[in-house]
Amino acid sequence: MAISPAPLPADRSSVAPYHPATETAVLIRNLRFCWPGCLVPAVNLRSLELAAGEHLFLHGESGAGKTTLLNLIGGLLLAQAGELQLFGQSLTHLPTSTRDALRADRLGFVFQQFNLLPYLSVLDNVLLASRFSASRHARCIPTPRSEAQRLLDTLELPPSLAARRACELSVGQQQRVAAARALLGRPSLILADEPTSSLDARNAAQLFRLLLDEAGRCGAAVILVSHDPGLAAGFTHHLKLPSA
Ligand SMILES: Nc1ncnc2c1ncn2[C@@H]1O[C@H](COP(=O)(O)OP(=O)(O)OP(=O)(O)O)[C@@H](O)[C@H]1O
Repeated sequence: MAISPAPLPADRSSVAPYHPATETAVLIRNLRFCWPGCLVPAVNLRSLELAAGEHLFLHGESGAGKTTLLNLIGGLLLAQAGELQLFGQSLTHLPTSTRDALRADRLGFVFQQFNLLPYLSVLDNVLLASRFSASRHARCIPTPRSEAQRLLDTLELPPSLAARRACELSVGQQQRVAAARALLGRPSLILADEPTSSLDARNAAQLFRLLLDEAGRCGAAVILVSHDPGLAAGFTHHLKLPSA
């Protein structure tokens, strides 16, 4: 991670090839986002640079803009000013369809509210990540189903739960399913918004370790939001957003 200015590559209009060892995963310059009707920006970030495979702990008080920043980085929101690049591509200038394709191919999200489809099975929820992206599907070796099962196993979800509907799981179990879905198909960037908030300290530390181990295994960069200072020690990079 660096905060020194760097020259910006030219915009491209399609998803670029994947060069995991050399890429800058996230590059931000003077990013500013205001919610409609608000005069005070929810995000006002001068500079951030995260290289491929680096892990960033993002913290700050409630309302500091952590979730908003993750949604900007994930291309779910667009900033009014500044530059935000993912893997050398300027999100601001990409057509919506290309932005959506980039997100499906290369990003794994663990949302604060999990965003599981309640009436789909656990396994089908995890497989969703491979259904919207051919390259993500192809990176599941040998098959998406076996890879989904491996991830659920790694995240210590009992195999007997794979066929259950997501809405029949405990909140902590749903959190593990959301993590497995984010990791399926070797994403190059994982955005995790308080992924362990519903767990007790022991289970939080365990899920957190498994998530980072697995991200390391596929070389993914990680940005994790948490209020838990005990988790920060596992990260080499830290960013505290100031209160608005
Ligand atoms: N959908 C929205 N519409 C308008 N304002 C919003 C919306 N979502 C968030 N905000 C505002 O943006 C600011 C930042 O919110 P955000 O959720 O990003 O903070 P946070 O740091 O993630 O907080 P927390 O730690 O409580 O989850 C807050 O002032 C919040 O009220």
